[in-house]
Amino acid sequence: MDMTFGASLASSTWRFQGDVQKATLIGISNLPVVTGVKIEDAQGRLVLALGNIYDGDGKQIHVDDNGVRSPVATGFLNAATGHRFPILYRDEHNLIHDIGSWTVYSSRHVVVKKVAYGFTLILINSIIKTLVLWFIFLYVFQRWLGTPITKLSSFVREQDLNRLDTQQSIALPGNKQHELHFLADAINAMLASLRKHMGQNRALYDELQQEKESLRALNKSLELRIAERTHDLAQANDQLKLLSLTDALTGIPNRRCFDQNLDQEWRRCARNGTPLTVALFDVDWFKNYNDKYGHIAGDEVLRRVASTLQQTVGRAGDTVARYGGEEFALIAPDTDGESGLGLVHKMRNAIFSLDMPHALSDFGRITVSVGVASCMPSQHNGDLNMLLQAADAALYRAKLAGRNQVLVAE
Ligand SMILES: Nc1nc2c(ncn2[C@@H]2O[C@H](COP(=O)(O)OP(=O)(O)OP(=O)(O)O)[C@@H](O)[C@H]2O)c(=O)[nH]1
Repeated sequence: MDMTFGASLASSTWRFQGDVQKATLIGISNLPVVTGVKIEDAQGRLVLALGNIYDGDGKQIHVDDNGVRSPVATGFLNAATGHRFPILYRDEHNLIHDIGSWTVYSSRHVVVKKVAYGFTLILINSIIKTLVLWFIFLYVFQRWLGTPITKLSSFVREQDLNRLDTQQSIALPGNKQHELHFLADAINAMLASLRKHMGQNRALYDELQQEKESLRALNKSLELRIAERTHDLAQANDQLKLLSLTDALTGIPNRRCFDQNLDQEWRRCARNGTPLTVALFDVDWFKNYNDKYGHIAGDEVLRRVASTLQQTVGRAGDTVARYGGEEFALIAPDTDGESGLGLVHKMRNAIFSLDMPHALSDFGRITVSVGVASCMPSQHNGDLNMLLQAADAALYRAKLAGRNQVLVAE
């Protein structure tokens, strides 16, 4: 500033050219950073001023174009800071005269504005550079990475694991030196390996399906065989059960069946409050018969006696069983003594009517002696042996009384 304006100010001051001084001050104050300027003589008295300056008392004042002074409110930002230059005039004898000084002022406000302006310029500059770099980067990224990656990802997405046999592969444009080319090669290799293994898996799956079918067929035939065996077993079981409850010689229920039925009927009659009748039949002089006619003939007699007794009983619930040896028994549930006696008489008569010759019998034919016993099971507290013993005792008495007769228990 001193180099620009110093000479002009020195010359105009030396020559008392007030107009030049003022024009020079206006020129200085028009500079953007300048807020005020003043000229003082060699004794420090204010000669001329413009803008915001400090007067001789150190107070900040404003001097307008007409030289009118007014106070200025001071603050941190608009406090003026000045730089003082001496006014040195060199005359024609080359002597230097110190004829005063001039001071130029600026303020923090101007500095801040300047700095802010500078920062703004730097910021805009940086933004523009960044955007340009960003667009360049985006272009390069898109050209070299974005497009190939998109191509790779859509290729991978399009792959259908169930249709890998279409032999598709991916090829990226370029000289095949890029890492993405290696990735494409790796994807192609992976697909080839998947195709191979899928083919093997499919063959394995078909094989398994066939195995499954044959196992299913085998299972079915096994199930059929098991069902047949189960049916056969059930039949055999029924047969065994029947055999275990049937007398082998006569084909009627055996002693075990008799015991089971008697127990069952006893409890049922006890529950229902109905009477129960049992009778024991014994073939008369059967030892003699065997001795005379032989055991085979004896067996035949037993078979005929058994079937005759069974055919004579009236109800389906009645049981005729072989009690043992040449003894037979009757269980007649829901039957009182009188009815039971009538039934037993009928049975004895039926045997008598068979008229099977027995030379060693008093009656000349096969006869039976019978003991009958009846009771109300509900009144006998489960003691069915008592009923059998009573029938047996009656049978014994019938034998003693001459055989071929029916006696009722006492
Ligand atoms: N043929 C044949 N005889 C049998 C069978 N079971 C028992 N007996 C015979 O039946 C006979 C029964 O004889 P006993 O108990 O003395 O009685 P009984 O000769 O009929 O004389 P009473 O009963 O007093 O009239 C025996 O000789 C037995 O061997 C059989 O299954 N078949």
